[in-house]
Amino acid sequence: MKEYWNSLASLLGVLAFSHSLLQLVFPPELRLLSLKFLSRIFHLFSSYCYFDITEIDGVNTNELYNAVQIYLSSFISLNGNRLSLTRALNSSATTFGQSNNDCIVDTFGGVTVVWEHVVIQRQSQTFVWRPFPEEKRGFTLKIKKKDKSLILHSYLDYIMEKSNEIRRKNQDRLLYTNSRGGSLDSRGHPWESVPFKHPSTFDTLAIDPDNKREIMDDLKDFADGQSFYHKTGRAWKRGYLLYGPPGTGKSSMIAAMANYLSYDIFDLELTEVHNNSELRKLLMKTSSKSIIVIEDIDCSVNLTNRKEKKNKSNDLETRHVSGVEDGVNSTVTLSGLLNFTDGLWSCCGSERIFVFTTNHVEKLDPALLRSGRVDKHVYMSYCSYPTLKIQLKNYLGYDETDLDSDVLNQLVDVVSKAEMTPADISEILIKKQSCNHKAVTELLEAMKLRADNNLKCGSLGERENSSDEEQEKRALECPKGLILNSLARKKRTWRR
Ligand SMILES: Nc1ncnc2c1ncn2[C@@H]1O[C@H](COP(=O)(O)OP(=O)(O)OP(=O)(O)O)[C@@H](O)[C@H]1O
Ligand SMILES: [Mg+2]
Repeated sequence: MKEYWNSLASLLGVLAFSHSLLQLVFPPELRLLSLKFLSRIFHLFSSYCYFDITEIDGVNTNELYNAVQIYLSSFISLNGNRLSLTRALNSSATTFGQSNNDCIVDTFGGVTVVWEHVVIQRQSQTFVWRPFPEEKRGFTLKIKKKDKSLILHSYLDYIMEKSNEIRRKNQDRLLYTNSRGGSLDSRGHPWESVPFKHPSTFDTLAIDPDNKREIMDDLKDFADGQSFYHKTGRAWKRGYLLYGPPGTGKSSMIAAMANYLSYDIFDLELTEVHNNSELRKLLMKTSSKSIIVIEDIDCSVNLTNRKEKKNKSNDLETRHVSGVEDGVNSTVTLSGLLNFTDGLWSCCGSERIFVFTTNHVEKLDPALLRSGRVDKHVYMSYCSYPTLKIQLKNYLGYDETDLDSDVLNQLVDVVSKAEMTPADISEILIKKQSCNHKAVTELLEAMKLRADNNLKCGSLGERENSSDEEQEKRALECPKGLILNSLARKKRTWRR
């Protein structure tokens, strides 16, 4: 023990002597250089090497930094002594983070590595076109030089994969929107996100059970299809078109799809996108395992202009997608949108589902609907008896056997004539949760009334497609609500 203390004292003496020598011999400006030189020599002979993974790589966010953070947070809660805890707005998950300049040890394939979280204050910024965060954050990975090839080839890939898995399992999924209109946040993201908490699932969705099964199988095949898509040389993506009248569950279906596959949703508001290159940038910033949604696509596409122009020229570039009047700022083109969904750019990233919704499928350009862009067309229809059964079960807990046989027969008879949407039906059932019997009676009455009106005034489809004069004539003969409803539907087909 005595020997040990003696050697330590001599070592400290040597260090103190070297330090004074350094101060004496080298002027201050050379001191820094000589220290750098010594550290180089030290690293040359050291058996360790170091890798810095900074949060922002130039101007872009470094995906590897985010992945390391998620990966470390999965076991840090057990190993770490000092942790930083965060919880995003409306989130139900707590994230554990490494404290500033703290180290954590991990092992991979029998190799030990050390991670250090380095946080330094950024110097005050002179004018920059995009402000950076105030802190400069990064991880430093320390490994033995001999383990370099294993770590660089397998460990980092493993971290990327693991972090995606952890995020899907533990964290809330996210709903992204581009509502900022093209401006970037301080970390270079054009998308804003909130935790996605929509409760719709395929169990709660009232659609034809055979259709539902088919869609669920299709989604499962897609999610499990990596090797198939690779083998056949296809981009790993799938397009869905959900069309049908308002209130038939198109948006609810998207939420159910995301919940079923545990994917994030990118809700693309086309009217906020200024040009094709902005559209491309948005696409590049979407992540894998996500659903990219363009709702009410017929409302984002200026169809009148498009058709007129199409007659004059077949040039896709002249077909404008923006709702802005011809020639003024209308720089997102149909061509841009087509490339977005099935061009070379659509393949950056993988495992993504594009979903378009519309109330008016007949107004969409066939180029947008061809296979490869839209692989599956799903018609969301008015309530039928099988879908009514699902709603009665969900809202009232009723099976067929719980209904009086006479009421059941009347419901079966009237449901398709009534042309009511699942949204209409849920509005009636939601009010009467306390008395199920009353709810069924009221529903039956409403359906009969609607069926009678349809008989007198024509079905909703007929009313919507009739001319304005015909609609006015009907307005004199038919109940006010029905006509207003029909006109409102007509108006919302062109929002801007
Ligand atoms: N098929 C359905 N199954 C279960 N609930 C439904 C269904 N359709 C509609 N609903 C109910 O009606 C509400 C409106 O539905 P949703 O927003 O999904 O309709 P939509 O087809 O997207 O309408 P729009 O065309 O106006 O966007 C939902 O909150 C949901 O409660
Ligand atoms: Mg909708």
